[in-house]
Amino acid sequence: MKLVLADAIATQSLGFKFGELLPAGSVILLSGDLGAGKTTFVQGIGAGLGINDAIVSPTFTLINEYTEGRIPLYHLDLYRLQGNEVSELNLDSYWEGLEVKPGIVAIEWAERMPYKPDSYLEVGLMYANNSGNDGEIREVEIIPVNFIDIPDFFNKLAR
Ligand SMILES: Nc1ncnc2c1ncn2[C@@H]1O[C@H](COP(=O)(O)OP(=O)(O)OP(=O)(O)O)[C@@H](O)[C@H]1O
Ligand SMILES: [Mg+2]
Repeated sequence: MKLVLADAIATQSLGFKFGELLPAGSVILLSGDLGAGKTTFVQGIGAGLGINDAIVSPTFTLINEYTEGRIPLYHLDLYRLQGNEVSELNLDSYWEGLEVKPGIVAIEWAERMPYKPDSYLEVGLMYANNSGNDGEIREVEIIPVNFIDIPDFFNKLAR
């Protein structure tokens, strides 16, 4: 599914619905150019989960964990890593929820992942054609990969 996101608020509102609707164990793989809005989207997820802490980019910390919402949010950013370094992170422990409490796992720069979970939602953010890299308009493409069926999920996103 593809949507137009007119401004940062629209991107956050879409993320908010993910935070409201997704069950623990959901993995969201975010891709898109620098500044396309990945962190902005995750801020919306945090709000939708009822997290009051500020969601800040984990570019240097690799992972930020937020546990005060409906379910935990694990926010990762792989920008600074190479494929082999990503392998060493044992990301599976997050989506399997064996060593951590199951929650939503949101991964920026998922392009860097040498392996993927069995099931995930791919969220690709793009600068809209003609708007240039300083315009506000973005496009998002959401692709479910073996993703569990959530009744009406895509209809609710489009509203
Ligand atoms: N439609 C939009 N959606 C999201 N962000 C927008 C939009 N329009 C403008 N912006 C602005 O663009 C910037 C997006 O930054 P953000 O940190 O979310 O991007 P990012 O994809 O996480 O970047 P990075 O690759 O550095 O992690 C913010 O300053 C935000 O306010
Ligand atoms: Mg970011």
